[in-house]
Amino acid sequence: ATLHRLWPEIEKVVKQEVAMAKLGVGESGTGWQLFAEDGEMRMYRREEEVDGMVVDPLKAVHVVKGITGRELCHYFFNPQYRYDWETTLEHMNVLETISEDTLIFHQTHKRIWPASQRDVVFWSHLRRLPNDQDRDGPDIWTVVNNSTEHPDHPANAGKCVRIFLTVCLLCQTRVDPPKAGAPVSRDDITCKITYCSVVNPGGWAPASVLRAVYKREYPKFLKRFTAYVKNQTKDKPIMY
Ligand SMILES: O=S(=O)(CCO)c1ccc(-c2ccc(C3CCCC3)c([C@@H]3C[C@@H]3c3ccccn3)c2)cc1
Repeated sequence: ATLHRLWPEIEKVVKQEVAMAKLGVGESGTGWQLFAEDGEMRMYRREEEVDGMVVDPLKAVHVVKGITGRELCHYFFNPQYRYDWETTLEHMNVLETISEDTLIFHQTHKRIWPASQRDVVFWSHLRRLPNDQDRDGPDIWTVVNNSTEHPDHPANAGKCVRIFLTVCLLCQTRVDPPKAGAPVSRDDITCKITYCSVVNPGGWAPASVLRAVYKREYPKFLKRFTAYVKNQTKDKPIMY
C-alpha cells in the first residue's frame, strides 16, 4: 500500500482525523451543541452550511462494555457485515482492494424523500495506533473513510447525486484487571468510541429535511452498530 497513488492522502487525512477525534467537544472550541443523548451516548453537531447546503459536522462519543476497539473497527471496516448494520444502504461495491486494510467503496443510499438518491465513493483505511496514554494498555483502533474519485463511477453521471464525506471511527479500549488469577472476561472490557463525520449532501436538499434525517439516523446508526458488534462477539474469543 505504500506505493499506491492515494497513500500520501491517506496518511495525511488519517493523522488529521485522529487528532480531531481525540479533541473533546469542549476543547475543540465552542460551537458543538448536544443534540441527542441515550445512556452513555452523546451526539453533538455544529450547524455549518457550504454554498447554502447543510454540512453539519457530527461528533458522537459513546462508551460500550464487552467489546474492544479492534472488534468494533473490524465490523465497521469489513464489507461482508455492512448490510447487517447500515440501514440506509441500498447497494455497496468494493471497487479496489488497495491492501488488506485499505479498500475503495462505491455505495448508494436509500432515497430520503424529497431529496434525490445519493451515492458515494470513498477510500476506507483500518489502522492500529499506539495507546499514547497507557503504553502497556491495548492499542487504539480507527477506521477513516474519505471521499475519493474513481474512473468507474464519475460523480453525477447516473441517477444519484454524489455526496462527499469524511468519517472517523476512533476506539480506545480499557481492560479493568480481573480478580487475582482470574482470566480477563468481556465484563472487564470497556471501549470508548468517538465517531466523527462530515457529510456534504452534494446537491441541494432542504436544510430542515437533512437536519431531521441526521437527528434520526445518526443515533439509530451508532446504537444499532454497537449492538450488532456486541451480539457478533459475545461468544467469541476477545480480539485486542
Ligand atoms: O460511516 S460511513 O462511512 C459507514 C459506511 O456506510 C457512512 C455514514 C453515513 C453515510 C450517509 C450517506 C448519505 C446520507 C444522506 C445525505 C443526504 C441524503 C442521504 C446520510 C444521511 C445522514 C444519514 C445517515 C446517517 C447515519 C447513518 C446513515 N445515514 C449518511 C454514508 C457513509
